[in-house]
Amino acid sequence: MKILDASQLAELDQFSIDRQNISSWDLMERASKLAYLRLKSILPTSPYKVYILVGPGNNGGDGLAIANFMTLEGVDVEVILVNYTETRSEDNQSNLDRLKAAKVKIIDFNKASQLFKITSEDVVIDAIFGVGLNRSMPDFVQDLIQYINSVSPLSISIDVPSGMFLDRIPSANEQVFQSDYTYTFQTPKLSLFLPDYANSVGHLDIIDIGLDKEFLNSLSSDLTYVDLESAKKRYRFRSRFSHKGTYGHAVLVGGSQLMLGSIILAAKSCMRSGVGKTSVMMPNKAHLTMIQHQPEVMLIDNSSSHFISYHSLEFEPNSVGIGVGIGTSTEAFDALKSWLVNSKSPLVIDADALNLIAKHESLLDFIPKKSILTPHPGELKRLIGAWKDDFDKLKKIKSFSKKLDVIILAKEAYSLCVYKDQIYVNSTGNSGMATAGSGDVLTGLITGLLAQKYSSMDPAILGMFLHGLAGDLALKWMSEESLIASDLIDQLGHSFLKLKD
Ligand SMILES: NC(=O)C1=CN([C@@H]2O[C@H](COP(=O)(O)OP(=O)(O)OC[C@H]3O[C@@H](n4cnc5c(N)ncnc54)[C@H](O)[C@@H]3O)[C@@H](O)[C@H]2O)[C@@H](O)CC1
Ligand SMILES: [K+]
Repeated sequence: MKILDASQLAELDQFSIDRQNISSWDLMERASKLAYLRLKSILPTSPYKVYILVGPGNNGGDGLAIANFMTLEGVDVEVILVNYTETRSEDNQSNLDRLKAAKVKIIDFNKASQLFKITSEDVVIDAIFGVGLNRSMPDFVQDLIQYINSVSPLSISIDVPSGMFLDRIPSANEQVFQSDYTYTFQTPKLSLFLPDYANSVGHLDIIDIGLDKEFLNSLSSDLTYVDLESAKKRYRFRSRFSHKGTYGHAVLVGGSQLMLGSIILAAKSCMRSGVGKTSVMMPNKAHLTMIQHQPEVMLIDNSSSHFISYHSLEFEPNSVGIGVGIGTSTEAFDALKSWLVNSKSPLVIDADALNLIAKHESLLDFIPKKSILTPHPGELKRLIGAWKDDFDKLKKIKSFSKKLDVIILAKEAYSLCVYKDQIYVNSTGNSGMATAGSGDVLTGLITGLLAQKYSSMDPAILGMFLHGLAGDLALKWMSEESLIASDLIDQLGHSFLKLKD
């Protein structure tokens, strides 16, 4: 699904209104009705009061329309008009007139207003600003948002949390509404996925309000949200007449004296990726353990019993995944350098291989073009340097990707797969995946997909999607707390099945 900017969103709204021969009021009514239906499912069962904070634009119009639906169902609603400008949009005004006629309680809130009494038992719907926010909010709106955040009622933002910008991170003294739920319309917005906005979004729902799909797809954007539909498009069905040679031979290089589990996890995951064959090069002393865990794996002799080593292979692997558990010793550095210099296979580079590259910049020159690098935030910082905020981070990732001609998969709550200017944001995954070994599973999976000749960014994009989905599927049987990396491997088969539904 494409991620659009504010002007494209407005264009899409207008095109849909024209194509469907409806009014902007009809579209607002449709969007608000759908948001209201979601809202109903999360409202408290005990009696509650709803405050709806309404700006004068179309986001406020949505809030007023929701107030109407709630009033019709007998909910105790109070509308707070947050008057940051005198000019009210046409649909906002019509909605306001309708509510006034229905005698709904409406109060005006402006610069001179006192903060009112909201309790943590109340429900607050935030429709102050939507995607139209384009400059710093007036102080009295900032104060209002700060006050509500401090009270912490059940909070729902319509389209985006007020105070969120689509193209920048707020400065330290700018407020952003902190929601428990955000109902965003039609297409997700990039800021909703950025860690700098983590406290503001809560549970995210993307509501399809029936805007024109054909036009949406025709808009050009470097940003894509990788949902099930976009993952399915990348998935390749297997042929009945295939054999193991069809699906490639992956080699995993990893492990060191005290870090052998990581390479075992990566190998197990690689085996579940659909790859034809998996060979592992790891310290020799752990060979038996490896085979006991995964007898399908083949072993490559390694000259050191404590560290990884390099020697040329009798075959050309279709992919090599290097780095998990290798440590940052001199032996690991020498071996990594040789692998980078000599390997003719596409590479997946992870973990300590990235740390070694960050520490010894001379290695940068040897990274083969189109390699897939999978750093977690710490490794990323060591590679590209510290960033000011998430937009700055994206800029830095892009320029690193351009400079080295590599694909960066930045592991985050919403992982980002970046190649040059293109950014793919992952939709799957959960906090249970913040657990040791989760990244090793991802490396194994991507190396396996890469060996199957999935082209360009697809192994990284599909890998991150399937990996996150495995984590989500595991939560059907267990809690985030108890999820461990091995559970992800167990769920990979179910993840793949979802691509064939
Ligand atoms: N066009 C449509 O028919 C639809 C629009 N929808 C809603 O419309 C929203 C966008 O509406 P708007 O474009 O009216 O924008 P907003 O309602 O987000 O903002 C209102 C206006 O405030 C002004 N403004 C921006 N920053 C300001 C600041 N710091 N101080 C004072 N004024 C400021 C801008 O002129 C902006 O247009 C979406 O987020 C969504 O909620 C939905 O109802 C779906 C359908
Ligand atoms: K809002």
